[in-house]
Parts: sequence; C-alpha cells; structure tokens
Amino acid sequence: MLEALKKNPKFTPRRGPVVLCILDGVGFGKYADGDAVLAAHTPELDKLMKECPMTRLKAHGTAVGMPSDDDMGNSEVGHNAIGCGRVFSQGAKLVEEAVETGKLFEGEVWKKLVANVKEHNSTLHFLGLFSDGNVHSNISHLKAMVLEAKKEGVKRVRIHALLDGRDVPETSALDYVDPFEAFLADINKEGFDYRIASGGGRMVVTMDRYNANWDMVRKGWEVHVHGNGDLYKTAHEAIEDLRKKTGAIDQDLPPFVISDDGKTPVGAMKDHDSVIYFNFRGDRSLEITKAFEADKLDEFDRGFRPDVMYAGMMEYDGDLHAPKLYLVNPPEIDRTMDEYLCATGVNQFAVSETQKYGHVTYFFNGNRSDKFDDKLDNYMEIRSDVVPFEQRPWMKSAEITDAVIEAIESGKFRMIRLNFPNGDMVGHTGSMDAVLVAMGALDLCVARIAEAVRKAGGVLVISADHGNADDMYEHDKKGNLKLDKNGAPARKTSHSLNPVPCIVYDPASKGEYSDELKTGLGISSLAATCIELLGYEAPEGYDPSVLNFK
Ligand SMILES: O=C(O)[C@H](O)COP(=O)(O)O
Ligand SMILES: [Mn+2]
Ligand SMILES: [Mn+2]
Repeated sequence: MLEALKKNPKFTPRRGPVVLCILDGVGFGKYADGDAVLAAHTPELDKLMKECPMTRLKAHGTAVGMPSDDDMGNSEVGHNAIGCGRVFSQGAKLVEEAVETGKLFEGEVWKKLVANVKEHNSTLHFLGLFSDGNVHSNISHLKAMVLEAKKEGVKRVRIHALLDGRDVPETSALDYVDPFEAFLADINKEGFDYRIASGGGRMVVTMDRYNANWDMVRKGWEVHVHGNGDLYKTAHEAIEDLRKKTGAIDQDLPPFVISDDGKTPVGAMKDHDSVIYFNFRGDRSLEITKAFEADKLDEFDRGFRPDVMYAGMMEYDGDLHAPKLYLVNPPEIDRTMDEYLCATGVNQFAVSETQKYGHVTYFFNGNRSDKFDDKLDNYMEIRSDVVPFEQRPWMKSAEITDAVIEAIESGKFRMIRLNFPNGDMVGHTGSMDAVLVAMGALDLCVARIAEAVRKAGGVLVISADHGNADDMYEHDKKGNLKLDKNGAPARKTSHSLNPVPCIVYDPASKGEYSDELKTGLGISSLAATCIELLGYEAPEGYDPSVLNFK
C-alpha cells in the first residue's frame, strides 16, 4: 500500500470535483488542410481556449516513452503516461531493445517455443499486426524472429498477417506483403518452408478489444487456426481481389486463407505447434490470447482446439497474468495516480464507452485490469455500438456526458475522469465529414460538463492522449498536401505527431496560480496537475504539473 498524499499548503481544494476530460485523438494540427479540430464548429472549446489558462502538451515520441520522436503517440502510451504521471520506456522500445541486444532469443520462452517445434517436427506460427506502425507491433520484430528461427534450424514457419491501414496509410498492405514475400522466398531457397498462411483486416478479424465484438476473434480463429475461409494462392492475390470486390481499405478487408491446391490450407494449426502473437500492446491482444489459453471459452465455439504452445510478445495484463508465456517483460508501471488517490481515501469515478473503457481504467492504471480499492474506485462502461463509426460519429458522447453530470451532481466523487473516443475512433475512419460532426458533438458535451462543473464549484481539465482528428489528410515530407488518384486530398487514418491542449477551467479560482501555465511539458504532467488541484502535493518523481503557484 502506498502512503497517503500530503496536503498542498499552497492550495485549498475547490468545493466540487476535479474532472479530467480526455478528448481521445484531439490535437493541434500542423496543417490547416485536413485539421478537423480547427475546421469544426466548436464554440465551447473555442471559448474555453480563449478565456482559460491553457498550454500545449507533447503527446508523441520520447515524451510518452516511444523509441524516437518520429513515433506518433497512441492510447496505450498516452493513458499510461497520464495515469502514472511519469514516462516509462514502452513496449515498442523494450521489444526493439530485446531484439537488438538478442536478449529476446536468450530468454527461456523463445527457447521453449523453438525446442517444441524441433522436438515434434511441427510448425512455428507468427500471428500479429503486419506493419511498422509501432503502436501494436512492428514488422521489424517479426523479421528478426523469422531470421533467428531460420538460424536455429526451424524448418517450417507460418505467418498470419493482420492487415493494418489504421496506424499506417490506409491502403499500404502490399508495401509490407510484397517485400516480405521476397524475404521469405530467399529463405526458402535454402531449403526452408516459410509462408504467409492467412490474414485479414485488423478491424474485421482477431484484434477486437474490451469485449466489444468477439465475433472478430471467432472469424480470426477460423482462418488462422482452422484454415477455413476464402482460399487464395498468395496474400498479394487475396488483397488485390478483396479490394476489388469490397472497395474496403486495409483495416476492413475480409479474412483470407492461403492454399496451393485450392483445397488444403497451408497453415492450419496442429497439436504441438508453437504460436507467437507478436503484438506488444495488450488491449487488442487479450481476447485472442484468451481464445488460445482458456480451457473453457463461452464467447464462441472454437471447434477443434489444437494443443499448441502459445506465447505473446509481452505480458498484456499484470493482474490477469495473460498470456502465461511471453517474450519480453512489460514496463513496470507503478505508483499510478489512481493508486495514490485510493491510498489517500479519495473517491473516484472513471467512465467511457466500450471502445475506450479500458483506456481510462486498464491503461490508466498501468495495464492492470483490477481496481486498487473496490469502494473508492468506481468505473462505468457504456456499451459502444458495433457499427462503422463514420455512420454514428457522435458515438455515445451524450450518454457519457449524462453519466459524468450525474456523478458531478451526486457529490460523491472528488476525482472524475472520462474519455470521449470520437476524435480518435472517427478519425481512424479517414472521413473528414464524419469527424467534423464528431467534433461538433463533443463540443456540445464539453459545454454541458463545463456548466455542471461550474455549478458544483469544481475544476475541469480538458486534454487528450494524442492527435488524430487534427490531421485527416496525408502530407509529403515538405508539407505539401498529397492527392489521391481522383485528385481529392489523400485521407489519413492514423494518429498525428501533434501536441494536445491542456485547458484548466476553474471558475471558482481564487488566483492561487498564474494564468500562464508551464510550457514544454508532456501529457505525463496531467497527473500532478489533477493531484495539485485536489489539494495534494504530487508524489516524488512525478513530472511537474502545469500550474505555476504564486
Ligand atoms: O488500436 C487502434 O485502434 C489504433 O491502432 C490506435 O488507436 P488508439 O491508440 O487510440 O487506441
Ligand atoms: Mn487514443
Ligand atoms: Mn487511435
């Protein structure tokens, strides 16, 4: 148990709660073209930004524990940093180091997986997100593992490729598949049998999160494990044909299976195979991991369940200890703000809809699914619709707002945190028109929350975990707008490298801190900011708050 937080002598807390509102994927754009945050009708946000103390926070690269400042931020690293008030080296960086130093291959788990397939003359399978987005995975890690498998004499490797188009350009799958096929062909010239065996768009198969839509996992299981699905000779052929048939962008392409003879899949899984799920990020890894590991599974009927040795790239959940075997230790994120507030007896409320529910709970608490205190931690999930979000860009923003206002008015909670997914989830669809509606809906919600905070005599901190809606069009390295084949702006589905706002709306302020907030900080400063506004001193080692006390 942590020690209780110390009272901050410089600040007497307000009568009402501190409300931390995370606008997922809402940053300050670099280019006016495609900046939906700038273009949308958002009178409330505009007013708050003009009238309240405000600063910009870094939300990408090394400021959130990514390997370099060329890496965009994402929800995991963002909410980890916001929730624990410090920056830890994150999965992308830890795996990169483990691969580069060779530590990954010296570990017990790698050795066991390889020994298993050598002993049984069976197959080593790799399943994961097939891109270099560095949000959930990096294809360079896969490549290094494939080369090591070859070096260690593994005869047969099968790769199950989840197509991205969400953390990388929307129709870039062949930019990864074609060179990889050439890479495998070179290996096979030396007498090995290494193939891509199945795949599909990441928003259709396998990578569901937070139990939003288990049918995605069932569909993935069918093609990766059983080899049941539309058959193609190569992944290249599958992608071209499925694009033609559906018009879908990569993340939404249907599943496919590779077969040489039009009957037998090349990579169905069998007893004694080894399987590595090579994504390092947990939210979209936990369900497929459960499908492989659980003795009894209620979510779908697995049919034949081969007795495989399954390992993840990382431990995805420190409370569930899932998966049982993993290759790289996760960051040891401790002393989170939620845990400190529990130790201090502060009643907390966290809410979002399904798509981001784990962001304000599991990611916020350092990738732990359990509460720190059953009484003081109060979490609410509002079920997300299972629809393409460009068709419902308002998502559940009104319902989240209702819940937040009820929590404020109840007077029960000192600290309230929420996540509005719209800027991000709609941003990932690439639809500028839908994002403009999403931002408009958010603005109405922010106005309602601000009013409830004012009435309750509380403080509202508005920020974000990373950008997305602020950068809806592709630009080249010189900053010129890229056009698609029809001459329209090329749509961008991924996050941005942009900073995010930090607005402090404190209508009951007595002027204890300057209107000029600190500059040059990252989103890890939000934890200390909230803790100080609650009337406590930030714990040792926390990154500084944005507040300049007088
Ligand atoms: O998982 C996703 O949807 C994207 O890869 C990243 O989005 P998020 O980091 O905002 O969840
Ligand atoms: Mn996010
Ligand atoms: Mn996102």
